[in-house]
Amino acid sequence: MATIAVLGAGKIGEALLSGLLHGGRSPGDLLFTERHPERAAELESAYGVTGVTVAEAARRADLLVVAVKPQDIDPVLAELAQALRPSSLVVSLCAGLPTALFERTLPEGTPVVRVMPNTPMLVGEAMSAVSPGSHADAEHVRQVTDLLSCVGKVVEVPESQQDAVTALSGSGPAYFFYLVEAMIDAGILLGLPRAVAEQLIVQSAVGAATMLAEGAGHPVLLREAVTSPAGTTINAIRELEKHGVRAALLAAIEAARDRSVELGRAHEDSERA
Ligand SMILES: NC(=O)C1=CN([C@@H]2O[C@H](COP(=O)(O)OP(=O)(O)OC[C@H]3O[C@@H](n4cnc5c(N)ncnc54)[C@H](O)[C@@H]3O)[C@@H](O)[C@H]2O)C=CC1
Ligand SMILES: O=C(O)[C@@H]1CCC=N1
Repeated sequence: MATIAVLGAGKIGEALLSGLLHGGRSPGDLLFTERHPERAAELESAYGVTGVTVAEAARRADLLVVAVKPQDIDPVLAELAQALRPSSLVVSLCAGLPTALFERTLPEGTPVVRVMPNTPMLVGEAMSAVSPGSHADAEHVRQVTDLLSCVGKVVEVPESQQDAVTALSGSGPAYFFYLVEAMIDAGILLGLPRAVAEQLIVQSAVGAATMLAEGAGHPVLLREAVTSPAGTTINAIRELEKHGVRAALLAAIEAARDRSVELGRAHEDSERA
């Protein structure tokens, strides 16, 4: 079985480690790197996976998943460039960073696959989009798709769409959590106990998501089915429209896309400086 190293075991790195273990990978096939020793000790005891340096991960792993913040990429790439084996596959989960950045820094010909996952990976329900860099072939994409299929669904998109994907599904869970939080607040406003409001809204979210995932119908039709003539729902919809919620979502997701583009450009600027 191939050895997989997760470089940067924060929120998404830990979700991946945990998901791969749940998906049947053995702890002996996994490595991780973490710059904070207390965090490394915590992960070793929680998952039985070994923490190593980036250089050791580069020497031992067949597939290396980079999961540090985009702003922390430089030292990781510098260490990888020194020790990477010629046959290794590098997978980046970093928002905004193009595969070309990795290809410029890593040994000539290193295959790189860019991925945008999301945190529902923790519960095996990630949505991940994969894009091959210029030295990655269909077999590399297949390897990464197989890996991520253990922790959710996977689509392949051209790299030119990754900033949009980042804004939509990478950040997407945050928008749903934000809505849920606001709807629970509405329950409090209406005088419900918090625990009851939480249960009502979380189960409504689970039910609505299950209907969508099971193909119960187009979202417009599903919403129409809840919206009775002269009923309650249409009053709420009128308020949502009056407050420009649809336009706010379009603008919000566009702003997230712009930030993803900016993260890639900021890196190019710092390379030139
Ligand atoms: N959090 C999310 O929902 C998503 C995050 N991403 C991407 O995943 C990457 C990680 O994000 P998070 O997990 O949220 O960040 P995080 O800050 O929780 O985790 C990053 C981890 O990398 C470690 N690290 C940094 N430099 C290191 C080094 N030189 N050696 C070893 N460890 C090092 C940090 O100590 C930290 O634990 C980012 O590039 C982000 O754009 C992608 C999709 C979703
Ligand atoms: O907010 C961020 O930058 C990361 C990337 C996508 C989700 N979280």
